[in-house]
Amino acid sequence: MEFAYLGPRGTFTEAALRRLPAAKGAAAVPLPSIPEILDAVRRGEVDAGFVPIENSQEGTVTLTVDELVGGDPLVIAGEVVLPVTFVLASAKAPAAIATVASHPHAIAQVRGFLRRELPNAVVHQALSTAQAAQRVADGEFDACVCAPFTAEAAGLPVQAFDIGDSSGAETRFVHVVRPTAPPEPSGNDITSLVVSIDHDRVGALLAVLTELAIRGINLTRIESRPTGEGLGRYAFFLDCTGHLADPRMGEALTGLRRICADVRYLGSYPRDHSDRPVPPPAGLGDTDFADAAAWLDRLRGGGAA
Ligand SMILES: O=C(O)C(=O)C[C@]1(C(=O)O)C=C[C@@H](O)C=C1
Repeated sequence: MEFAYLGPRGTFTEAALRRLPAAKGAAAVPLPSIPEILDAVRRGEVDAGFVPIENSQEGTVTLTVDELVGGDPLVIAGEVVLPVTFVLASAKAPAAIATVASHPHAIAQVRGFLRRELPNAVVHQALSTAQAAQRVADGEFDACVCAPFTAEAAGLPVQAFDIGDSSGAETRFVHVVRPTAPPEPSGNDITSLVVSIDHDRVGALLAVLTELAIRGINLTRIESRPTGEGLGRYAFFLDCTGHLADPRMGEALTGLRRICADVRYLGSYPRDHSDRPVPPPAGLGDTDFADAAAWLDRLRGGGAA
């Protein structure tokens, strides 16, 4: 079993991969970019890919979402949520730092620190925090923003710890495979979807949300991404609580299939979250649906209401 992940060694993605139960005992293959990882999965060169998809401060990792929305179909088979903390790593003291490199999402999470402490430093983008550390060690840049363990592995001294603008930052990573049946329901699952709607229809998005809401399905995330077909043309990436095998999810999916221009199923997988799912409102739980269906059967069979 081979997992491709965002490398080189020492990235947050590698640290998160070590927490993924499905990757236990698997070989981890570092690749330089998210599109290369997902293409390696599509071509069957590796069994699975592992990539960042969202973080609590900067939001969506658009490269990942756009690949899932638009590229050849892939599905998500699992997720890991990793707390992230950042350091400023450099052999130079802060006053002597003229250039800083990091992954754009890491830079975004320490913007306040850089503005305050290194207002004159030129910020450069790298493909990952570990690649930035490597380039600092090679002398290309003065400093990088990375994880404490990345600085240590690259042999770079830490000039400032915990430089993130918000404490409690987290990044979510997903385990991506070629289309296949989902893992068994765990009782706390997410189903990810991409829906395309008729943009000229008033209330089209409301109709999508209604299909979920009337079945007691909670949305944990909604993100709109341009389709590339012109201004105002967007597809919606949805994370919904529940599993493909759940009757209520099945009904919602068939409802969406009826009313949307296109629905892409992106997988059902266990949620990496200690919170229990939000319970459905009164009248919208599994037993409510089963009771109502049994009542209808009784009526149809000539029984009393
Ligand atoms: O550069 C890395 O180490 C990554 O794993 C990428 C990434 C991201 O894409 O958000 C992962 C976690 C942090 O939020 C910063 C960067």
